[in-house]
Amino acid sequence: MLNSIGSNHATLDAAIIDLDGTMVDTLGDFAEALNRMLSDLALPAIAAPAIEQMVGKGSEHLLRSVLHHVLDQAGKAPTAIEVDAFYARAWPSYQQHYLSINGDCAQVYPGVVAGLQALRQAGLRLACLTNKPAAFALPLLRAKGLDGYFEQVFGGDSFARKKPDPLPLLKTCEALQTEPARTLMVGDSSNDAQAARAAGCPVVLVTYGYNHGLPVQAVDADGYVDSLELLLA
Ligand SMILES: O=C(O)COP(=O)(O)O
Ligand SMILES: [Mg+2]
Repeated sequence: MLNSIGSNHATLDAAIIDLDGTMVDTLGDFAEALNRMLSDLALPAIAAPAIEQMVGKGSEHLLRSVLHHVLDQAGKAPTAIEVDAFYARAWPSYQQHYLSINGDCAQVYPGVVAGLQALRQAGLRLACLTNKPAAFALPLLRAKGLDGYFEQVFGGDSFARKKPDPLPLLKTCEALQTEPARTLMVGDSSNDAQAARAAGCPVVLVTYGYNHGLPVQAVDADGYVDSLELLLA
C-alpha cells in the first residue's frame, strides 16, 4: 500500500488528474446552479450534503438524481418517465446557470498547485480527465489558474463512455502517448479507481473529495493521500 508514490515516480511517465473533489471543491457551484434550475422548474431546493453524494458520474446522472430526490421528498415517488419529463427542461436551465456561476462558489483544495508543480518537475506529462462536460471544465480550470499544467483536458462528453468505464483513461493515455501501466490516475472516487483498475493504470485517491458518501479508503486503490502535495513526498 502506498501513502505516496515517492521514489516510484521513476516508473511513471504521466499522470491523469480528476477535477471535482480532487483539484477543486465545486460543491458550492453545484448547489448554486442546481438550486437556480430547481427554482426555474418550480421545484423545492436541495441541500449541499445531499448533492455531494450524487456527484461523480457526470451531469446527466447528477440532474436525474437531484430531480428524483426533490420529487421523492415532495412525496411524489416519481417514475422514470416523470423524471425524464423534468429532465428535458432541467438540462438547458442547468447548463445556462452553471456556466453563469462556474467557479464563483468553488475553491482549489490546499496542496493542489504545489502538487501539480512537483509532478511537472518530476518530468510527468499531465492530463485532466473529469466526468463534468468539457465546456464546464475548461473555463473552471482557467478561472482557477490551473489550465497551464495540462497538455490535455477531457470531459465526460469527450468520449463515448465516462468513468468508471476504462475508455476515457485509455483514450487519454493515447493522447498523451503513454502506456497505461506508466500513467498514474489521481482521483477522489470509486469511479476514478474502477476506471483505472480496468485500464491498467496505477491509482491513488485523495481522502478529502466526494465518494458518494462512502469512506474512500474502502475503495480498491494503490494508495490514499491527504493532499496532492504529498503524492511525491
Ligand atoms: O461531474 C462529475 O460528476 C464529477 O466530475 P469528476 O470526474 O471531475 O469528479
Ligand atoms: Mg472527482
